[in-house]
Formats: sequence, C-alpha cells, structure tokens
Amino acid sequence: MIEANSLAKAFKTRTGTVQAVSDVSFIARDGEITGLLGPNGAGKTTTLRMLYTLMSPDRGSVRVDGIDVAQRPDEVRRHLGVLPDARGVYKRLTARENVAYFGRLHGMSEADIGERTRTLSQALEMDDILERQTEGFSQGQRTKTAIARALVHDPRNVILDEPTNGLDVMTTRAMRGFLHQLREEGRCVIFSSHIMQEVAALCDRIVVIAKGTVMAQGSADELRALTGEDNLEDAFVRVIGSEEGLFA
Ligand SMILES: Nc1ncnc2c1ncn2[C@@H]1O[C@H](COP(=O)(O)OP(=O)(O)OP(=O)(O)O)[C@@H](O)[C@H]1O
Repeated sequence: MIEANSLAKAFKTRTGTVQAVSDVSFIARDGEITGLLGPNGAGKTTTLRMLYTLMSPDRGSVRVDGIDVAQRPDEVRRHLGVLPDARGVYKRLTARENVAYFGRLHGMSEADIGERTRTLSQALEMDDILERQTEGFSQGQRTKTAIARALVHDPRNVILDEPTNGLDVMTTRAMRGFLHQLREEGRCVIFSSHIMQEVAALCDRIVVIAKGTVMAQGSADELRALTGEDNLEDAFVRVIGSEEGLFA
C-alpha cells in the first residue's frame, strides 16, 4: 500500500519558481490498480518521483507498506519496483544481463535471478529478445526490459511512469494484461498516464491531477456520480475544467 499525504514540490528555475505539485493526497491499495491521470505538466512524474524516493517533498509525507519514506528510504526501496520516466537500459548488456544486474544489486542469488527472469520474461512476452544486446531495441522492447529489471526482486508495490507511452496497440494490450496480472497477485500498482481511455480501461481507482493538485478521485463510477455525467469523458472534462490533452 502506498499513501501520499499533502505532497508539495517546487523547482527554482532561472525565470522563477515552478510549483510542480501543490497538494496531492491519495491511498493506493494492494490488489488494485491506481491511475494518476492528468494533462502534460500536471505534476504526475514529480509525484511519482517523491513516492519512489528520488525526490524529497517540500511538504507532506509518503508511506509505503506503512514505512515512512523520509525516515527509512532504503527499506522502502526494497518494497518498490519502479519504471521511471527515463527507461535507461544499459546498451552494452543483453536484456537478461540488465535484469540480472539489478537482481545482484538487490542481493539475490543467481538461482533466484534465473527463476524470476524466466517468470517475468514469459509474462512480458520477451523470450525472443532476452539474449539480445539492448542497443538498437525498439521503445517497446526497452520498456519491457526496464519493467522486468524493476520487478526482479518481486516487490509488493509497483510504480510505472507512463508504461504504455510510445507502444503500439498489440504491445499496449500485452502491457495491460501484465498489469492485471500484477493486480491478481495482490500487488499495489500505480501508473501515470495522460490518456483517459488508458486509465479508464485499467484502473480500479483514478486520481485526477491538474496543476499539481488532485481535482477528484475515485472509481470510474464514483467520478461519474460526482460530476453528474454519464459519460466518463464528460466527467473528466468537468473535473479538469478543460479538454486539455486527456484524449488519445
Ligand atoms: N527538475 C525540474 N526543474 C524545473 N521544473 C520542473 C522540473 N521537473 C518538473 N518541472 C515542472 O513541473 C511541472 C510538472 O512536471 P511533471 O513532469 O511532474 O508533469 P507530468 O504530469 O508528469 O507531465 P507529462 O505528462 O508531460 O510528463 C511542469 O511545469 C514541469 O516543467
């Protein structure tokens, strides 16, 4: 379970201060997929970075499985699998070596790494690319490698920044199936997207963010009821206050 409480984060730039996140609170439960939905620049990536210990918030707190991120970041990292916005796979290594390298960083045995790589490769349908050097991989192949690497240590909580960004229809469908599988396994899954259809198709709970603030949250049905709109698209437009970039 991941809890975000009143998160805020500002960046100083040469031309002034950018308030990337001003007030974000939500709870992402185990066995559920929680989607952060918002237009470009809404503060999704910054929120996720605070959740996975890359950035400390100016205000507010994060707990992962009840552990305070500010107090025990190393322990939190063991509970988290993260697909960051920059996928950054090592080009000189094969997909398998990329995954194994992370497994070793987590202190796993070679036998456990081998077993886990087999499971993930099957689930992500990447058997055909496992022994290839990642140099020249397509975006989808890089994403799969980065996800396998993120999950090698079998974390209970999974955070994915725009996991279907740049993927074709078939790979997107496979990715959806994979996220459902993580949910069936009882994990807490959070992902961000700026595409409403994507979030509506996958999520148990939707957290709508705009201008660094949570505008509404709940299941698709709850959001419809909240806004009085039968159509989810209309509900989102009402919540965000504009049609800005939520539709594919
Ligand atoms: N390191 C940084 N320095 C300065 N400004 C930043 C930094 N990181 C983010 N921002 C700004 O904070 C705001 C929120 O950015 P963020 O990347 O969190 O949004 P997002 O919802 O993930 O957007 P997208 O869908 O485009 O990825 C934007 O205005 C962005 O320019």
